[in-house]
Amino acid sequence: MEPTDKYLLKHKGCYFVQEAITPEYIDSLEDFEIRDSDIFLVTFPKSGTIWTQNILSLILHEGHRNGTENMDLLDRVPWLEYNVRNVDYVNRPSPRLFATHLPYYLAPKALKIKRGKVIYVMRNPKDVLVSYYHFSKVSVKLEEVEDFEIIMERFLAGKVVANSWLDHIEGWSTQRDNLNILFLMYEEMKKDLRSSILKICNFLGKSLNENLVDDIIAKASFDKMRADPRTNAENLPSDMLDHSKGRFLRKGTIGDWKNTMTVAQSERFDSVFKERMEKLPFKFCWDINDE
Ligand SMILES: Nc1ncnc2c1ncn2[C@@H]1O[C@H](COP(=O)(O)OS(=O)(=O)O)[C@@H](OP(=O)(O)O)[C@H]1O
Repeated sequence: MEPTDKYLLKHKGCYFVQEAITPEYIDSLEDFEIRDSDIFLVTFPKSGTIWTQNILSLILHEGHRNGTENMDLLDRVPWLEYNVRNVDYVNRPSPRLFATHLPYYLAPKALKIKRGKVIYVMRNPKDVLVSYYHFSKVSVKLEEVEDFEIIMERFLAGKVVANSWLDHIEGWSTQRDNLNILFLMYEEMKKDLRSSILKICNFLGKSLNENLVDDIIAKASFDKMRADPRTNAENLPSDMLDHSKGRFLRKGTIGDWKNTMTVAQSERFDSVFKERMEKLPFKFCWDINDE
């Protein structure tokens, strides 16, 4: 079953959320003006974007840490390609933070000559797929497909938002020498958030004392973020998320794919992904108990 264009817009070979974007806007992003101080959080959907958006905003803005700037995460770190709240990016103070699911080949040209910084967060693709499957029920903008097998086949064929997970990660990782880029893994963040926060601070040239790092760890925990409407996307209108069907922060763990995928589905997944995944310069973690 092919994805319908009611939900997905295909432009320049890439799938986008239909209602949140136009082809003209996508085209304009190639020449998006970048400041050296800009920070782009790049992810494939469901890889830990909102978590890292929160961490970045907490690292960089005291007002977000101490609560004096009371803003939704979506406004603190807006989406580059889905400017749903019409934020004025040009007059935004530096350092500007953006989140994006763009594949490398559609990213602003200036990023590719090392203007701005990129933080790429990846997650094992079976958990990504299962998270996407559940999220498509909550998101009004995505087609709800009850049959997991259908979503899995689309995912394997790259017929989901941001296309193929493999192409996405290969695109960004093979171009690493042309970019100021830091790669992070969801699973490493899960197992040792302090180290990941310190890696980000080091990459951004930001030094925080131990108490502040502790504070960020506490504020970025799954339970804290889930309970806060500003970080759990609960302030998004009902024409974007159907809050009665579930929460944005769903389980937040490693290996939940095993609760949805059958052994046969997992084998089918491996038969398509394994060979190319072995060539990636990253080792993925599939279970919370893996080393
Ligand atoms: N603090 C924290 N700790 C652990 N896990 C977290 C956290 N915040 C978000 N999440 C989990 O990230 C998944 C959502 O991914 P994204 O934010 O990339 O989604 S999106 O692309 O922006 O729609 C989604 O994963 P699943 O729970 O597996 O569905 C979220 O629960």
